[in-house]
Amino acid sequence: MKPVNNEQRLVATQEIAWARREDMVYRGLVTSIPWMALVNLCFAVMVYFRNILFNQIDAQYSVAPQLARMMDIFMLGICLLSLSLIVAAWRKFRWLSGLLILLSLIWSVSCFYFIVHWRLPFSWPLITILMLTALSALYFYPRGLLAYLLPLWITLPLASYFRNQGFSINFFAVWAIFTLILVCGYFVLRRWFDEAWRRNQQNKILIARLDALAHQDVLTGTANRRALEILLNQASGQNAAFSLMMLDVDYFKRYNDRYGHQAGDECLARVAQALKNAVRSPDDMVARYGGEEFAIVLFDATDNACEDVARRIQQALLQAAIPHEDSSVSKFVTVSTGIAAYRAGQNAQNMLAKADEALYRAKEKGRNGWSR
Ligand SMILES: Nc1nc2c(ncn2[C@@H]2O[C@H](COP(=O)(O)OP(=O)(O)OP(=O)(O)O)[C@@H](O)[C@H]2O)c(=O)[nH]1
Repeated sequence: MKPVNNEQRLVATQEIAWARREDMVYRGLVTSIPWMALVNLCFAVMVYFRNILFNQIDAQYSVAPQLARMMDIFMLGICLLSLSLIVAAWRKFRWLSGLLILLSLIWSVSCFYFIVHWRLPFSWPLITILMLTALSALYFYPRGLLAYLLPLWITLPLASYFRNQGFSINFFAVWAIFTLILVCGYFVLRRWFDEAWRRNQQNKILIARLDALAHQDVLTGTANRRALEILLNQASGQNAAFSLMMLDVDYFKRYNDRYGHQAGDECLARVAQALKNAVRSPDDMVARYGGEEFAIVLFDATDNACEDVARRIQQALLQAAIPHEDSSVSKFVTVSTGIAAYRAGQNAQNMLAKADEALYRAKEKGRNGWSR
């Protein structure tokens, strides 16, 4: 079993910082697509109600009824596509680029008719506003941006060509300037996004460091009591198979009294190292429970396996040979260990109490040993 507290912390980290760049792009799209859809929708509604808003414009420009009907259908299509855009952004932008290109194609054909057949002067600003809107809503999503911009961008010279019955050098100069504005805008805006992403990465590292510090015991480098309790709560909540060992350094008060508090600290760090060496799986947790008390959580370990670990710890400490002249059980520093296996229905507090009772029995038996 994976250490569940780590997973929990990872989720918390992801809420603060995006794990992948796509997650940040997705967040950006969910925020900006509704606005882009609104702009498209508003313009489509304005074109649909053009005769009311612009004083019977179809009659003024002698628009053929079939063309007017086609335009109405196009505008309804744009309204539908605009609403679909919002849904697509929510659904993790599946088929978003497809919708964008479709939307842009309908606008392109419509604007082509506006310019070439109706000769409406405000078609040019309409196209440029649509393109600039797309730029500010999609600059961090190049595929979608290109899907929307390309048809409109090609429509501009095409419409000019058919409108003027030939190439106009003046128009191409304006078109080139507008293209330059778009390209520069894209790179400038994109820089902001990249910068935000870099900051996000730095935040993630910082959060991970702070998180490690908040769950680590400074003196011994093991997990601290808080991390232990989180893990025990999670593991018992999931009915995982695990055992808890509580370890207490024998006669540690005497150690401090004889060698001094500073040496006592060093002793605790060395004991912690011996404990870490004795557990094998990376999923097991060694924690400092408080003072000279440690705890070890072993996953999927039988009672015999726990006793093996206790034995390995005893041997590791014997090898470490930390002198303890005032101990009544050995010349070296030793520990007493209480072992408790998880039974269904128990919680973290029951487990700690059970392991503590077993530790008490180990001490009663004469220390430097273990009990279940
Ligand atoms: N150096 C040092 N000592 C600590 C630390 N935390 C607790 N202690 C000391 O550990 C000692 C624990 O004493 P007791 O609870 O009587 O336990 P003990 O002397 O080990 O006796 P038994 O557990 O019965 O073997 C106290 O003297 C505490 O001051 C620490 O971080 N550093």
